[in-house]
Amino acid sequence: MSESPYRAGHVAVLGRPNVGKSTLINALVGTKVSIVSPRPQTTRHRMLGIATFPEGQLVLVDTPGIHADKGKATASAMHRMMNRAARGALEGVDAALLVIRAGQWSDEDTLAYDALKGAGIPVVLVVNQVDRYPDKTELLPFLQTVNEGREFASLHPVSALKRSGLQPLVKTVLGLLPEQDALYGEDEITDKSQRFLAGELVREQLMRQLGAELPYATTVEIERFEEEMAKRKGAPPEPMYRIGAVIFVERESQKAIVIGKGGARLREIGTKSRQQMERMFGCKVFLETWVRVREGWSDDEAALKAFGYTE
Ligand SMILES: Nc1nc2c(ncn2[C@@H]2O[C@H](COP(=O)(O)OP(=O)(O)OP(=O)(O)O)[C@@H](O)[C@H]2O)c(=O)[nH]1
Repeated sequence: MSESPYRAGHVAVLGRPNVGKSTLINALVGTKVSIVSPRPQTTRHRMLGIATFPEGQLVLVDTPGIHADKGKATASAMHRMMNRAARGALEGVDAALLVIRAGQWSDEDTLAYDALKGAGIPVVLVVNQVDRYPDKTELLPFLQTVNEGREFASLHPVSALKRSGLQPLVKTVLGLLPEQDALYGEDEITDKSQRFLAGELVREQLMRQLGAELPYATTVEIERFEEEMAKRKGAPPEPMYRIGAVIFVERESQKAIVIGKGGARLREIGTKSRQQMERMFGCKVFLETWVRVREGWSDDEAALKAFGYTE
């Protein structure tokens, strides 16, 4: 029997908030996005994680701007940038995972599907959270409806949380990728990406804790990222990271939302972010967070570039 060739490529992960994309990515990558190299200068995509298997490698990427962003002023620099980024974001993407929650299909999913098909990208539909249906036959009518009139490369009911149905999904996606060597080394992680990841972890906590309340134009900048040796009495010095994160919002009112009553929310965001950083970096982290107002920054392309929203 001949061995199947190694395959590797970029796989976009799309889906509405809360459908379980992060859970799916973590399940595919294995450990919590521990193998990430954002390389912002060489790729148009924000890298979400790299899942490496004996048969191939999935480089999971984000496609900002492909998601429908409802009710926002289209004229702002943010949107011009996002739309340009959207076109760019699909370049070089070999396949896409459109993640939905079982039983829910929305207009935004239709938009995402249309954009992907328009760009000629094979779309794998990931129907997540099927563990919510003890009787799987109840799902059949829903699967038939979403499949009607659409051409998915494949349709996979999975539970990212319970890690079920993932093996066949990986097999399908690998089959859609070009035959080539791995694009990234398995343990590729640089200082630069650690700094980037620190910002992403704070952003993730903002999303989690604020949800729909999260001000649209929020960004996180890591102002400080230093390694030092922490000394404790009677113990050998241990490496630790001293990290300073600034959360930028557009208005004072938004600042109040992020900080919360008596600073409770910001403290919670800080604690959870620090715990995640310690897990990811494998050392103690001393994290300081600030919230600053930067009015109208979304209309200032130069500022956007400074924050890394470049193409
Ligand atoms: N029951 C069940 N819950 C799930 C599953 N996958 C994710 N969840 C839960 O759904 C919630 C949202 O999951 P996330 O992975 O954060 O979703 P997301 O799509 O990344 O969300 P955004 O970051 O807001 O886009 C969490 O509470 C998860 O634990 C699943 O397969 N089954």
